[in-house]
Amino acid sequence: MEPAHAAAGEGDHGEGARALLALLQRVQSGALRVLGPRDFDPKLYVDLPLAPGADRAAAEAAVAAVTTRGEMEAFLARYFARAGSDLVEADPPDFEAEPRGFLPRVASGEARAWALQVHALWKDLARRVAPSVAARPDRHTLLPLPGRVVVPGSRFREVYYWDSYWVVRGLLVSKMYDTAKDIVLNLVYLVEEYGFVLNGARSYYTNRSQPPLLSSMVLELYAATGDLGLVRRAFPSLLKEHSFWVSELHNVEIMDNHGRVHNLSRYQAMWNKPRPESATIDEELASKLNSTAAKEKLYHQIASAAESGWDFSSRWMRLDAL
Ligand SMILES: OC[C@H]1O[C@H](O[C@H]2O[C@H](CO)[C@@H](O)[C@H](O)[C@H]2O)[C@H](O)[C@@H](O)[C@@H]1O
Repeated sequence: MEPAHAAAGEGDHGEGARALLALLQRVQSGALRVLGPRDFDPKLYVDLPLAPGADRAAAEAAVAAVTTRGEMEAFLARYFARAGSDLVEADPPDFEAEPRGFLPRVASGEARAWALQVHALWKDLARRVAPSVAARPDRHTLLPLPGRVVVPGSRFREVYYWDSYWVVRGLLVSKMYDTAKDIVLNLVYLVEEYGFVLNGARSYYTNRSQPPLLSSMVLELYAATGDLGLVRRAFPSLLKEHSFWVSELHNVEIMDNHGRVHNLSRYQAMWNKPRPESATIDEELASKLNSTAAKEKLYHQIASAAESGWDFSSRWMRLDAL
């Protein structure tokens, strides 16, 4: 299944972005073969930007010849920049080391010190997408965004949809209204570009969304600031996003005990292949199945679970299976 927005959302650079992702998935499986499964993170490889001046076609030709750890290290150093280097650190101008009206309300000294540490994380996690991403989208899986971003951190080097809800709530407590507004406007931009908010701001996340919390973010921001201009700006995108979630793709009819039919929305990714950021893991899992149809069904269900945002943790396991 192709993403519904296909060519339209990806604009002129869609072909180049797809070719880069295909190359990075070859690098990913090559790295697993050469480096082995210990501490292997498949997402690292699909996050690599092409190095300045490096030629994608040359990298495609070179990857097949890599057979040793040393060759892999040399190959990566020659053709790719560091994962995450296409985001630049950006101190949020509305950050204050001790925001007014926030800490005095926390009674315990220990809790106050901890709250201050959490507040200080905004400086660590705030970024901007480097201008090179919009200039050459065919060299990055990272997608351009207009405003400042806050990333989850560690291996998650990009904006995520539902994480942004709690980020916005936290920023409002920290009185960082401008940064919170930038985050909401980035998500509005994604709706304008793709018709829905992507799971995350990477080209490999265009096949699914995450729990739809954009309207709640706009509401929280409006309640804190009274910014009606933001509501007006976001409103068409909120309607567009609502249409996406109630469309045939997500709609499911449920009949209650009284025979009344209700229309609900379910998570349903537009994808039946391995998730690129976890392809080696998904392929290993699917290798236990015999038919292409069964594999495609599994891949679709994995991606749909990821759309729910609740992927994959021990909360879904039977206690006696742990
Ligand atoms: O904090 C970011 C997100 O992290 C998890 O999911 C993400 O990573 C998965 C694998 O790397 C990917 O398949 C999924 O689509 C991503 O959203 C977490 O499960 C999410 O809840 C969280 O938003």
